[in-house]
Amino acid sequence: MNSSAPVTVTVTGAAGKIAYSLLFRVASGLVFGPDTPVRLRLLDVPTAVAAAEGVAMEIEDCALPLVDSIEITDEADVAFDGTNAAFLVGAMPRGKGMERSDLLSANGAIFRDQGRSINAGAADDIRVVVVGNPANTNAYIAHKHAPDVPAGRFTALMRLDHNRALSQLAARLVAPVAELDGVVVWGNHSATQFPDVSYLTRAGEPVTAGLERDWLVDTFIPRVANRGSEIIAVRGSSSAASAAGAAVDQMHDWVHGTPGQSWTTVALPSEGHYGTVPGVVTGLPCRSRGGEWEVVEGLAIDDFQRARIDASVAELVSERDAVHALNLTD
Ligand SMILES: NC(=O)C1=CN([C@@H]2O[C@H](COP(=O)(O)OP(=O)(O)OC[C@H]3O[C@@H](n4cnc5c(N)ncnc54)[C@H](O)[C@@H]3O)[C@@H](O)[C@H]2O)C=CC1
Ligand SMILES: O=C([O-])CC(=O)C(=O)O
Repeated sequence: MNSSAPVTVTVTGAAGKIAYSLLFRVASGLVFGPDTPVRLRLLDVPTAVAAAEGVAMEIEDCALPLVDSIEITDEADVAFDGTNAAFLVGAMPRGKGMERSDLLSANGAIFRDQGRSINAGAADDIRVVVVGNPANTNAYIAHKHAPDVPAGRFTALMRLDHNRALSQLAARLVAPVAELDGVVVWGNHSATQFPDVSYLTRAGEPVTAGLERDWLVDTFIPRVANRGSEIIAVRGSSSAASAAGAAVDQMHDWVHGTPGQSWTTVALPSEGHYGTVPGVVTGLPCRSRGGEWEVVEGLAIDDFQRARIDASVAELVSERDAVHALNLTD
């Protein structure tokens, strides 16, 4: 028997590839837990509503006990009314040869309008995970249009980068992923991101062998930072199931907490942490406590890290400036 009150969950881009993986995981209880029913709200554009209805029919056909209701709409105000958790996925994906920032002019207005709808109608405990690219700057736009919602309620997805880093490290060190901790991916969900192993531990002990600077600079950092492009080149379209899995991880940990002293990477509106520019939505090391993200404080930063973090934050600043030039914050 379900014991908790239902959670209202909005997924945008409901007819798209990521949502096709995400919705079934949410509906199965992987995010909010095995006792919490979900009221699903599926938002897509009018031309995709029929396809979203087909996805809803498939969710029905799974006879999942936690699905309280499914509502399909093309109106953002309806989709976000009273919502507790929003996955903002709906946006154009990039193709071969594009950078994610090339999507800003096509996708930015979506997040302006959805930020307004969240501000107008979402529940007080709203949690937002922005997936649609450029994710960090789209989260910035949505947050700017939701002045009544605390900034920390808007996050962008960098858990995929974090998971990619963990997976590459596990292979390098021949270690189970579960034994690794202390990774952070600073900056932007873009090729400038800085996957950082400076604080890496294995089974609680600092890792000293196998992470030579040459390997980090020439192989690890570019491999993780360009993994999205690599997937597009090999698969023919951008990551979908892995993106959905990372979005599940991020919302799950936000709701349920991170274990012990472990941390993960979350892109949050900066308050100037670690010398980052206030306001931009940057990847930071975070723990989840009491349903809130807390930035891990006090990590030492050396010159190499400083230069890498600053370069990626500079890109976020230029994206922020482009947002203003496109009048997307008016
Ligand atoms: N942050 C991350 O780690 C990742 C982000 N992405 C991004 O996620 C986004 C979605 O990717 P896919 O699902 O593969 O794309 P897709 O093209 O399969 O689906 C996108 C869906 O969004 C819908 N949509 C467009 N405008 C909308 C609006 N205003 N309101 C609601 N829905 C709208 C489309 O109709 C479509 O159904 C892309 O921008 C992609 O680049 C993809 C992978 C990882
Ligand atoms: O690379 C893309 O365009 C999709 C994405 O964000 C990723 O896979 O990290």
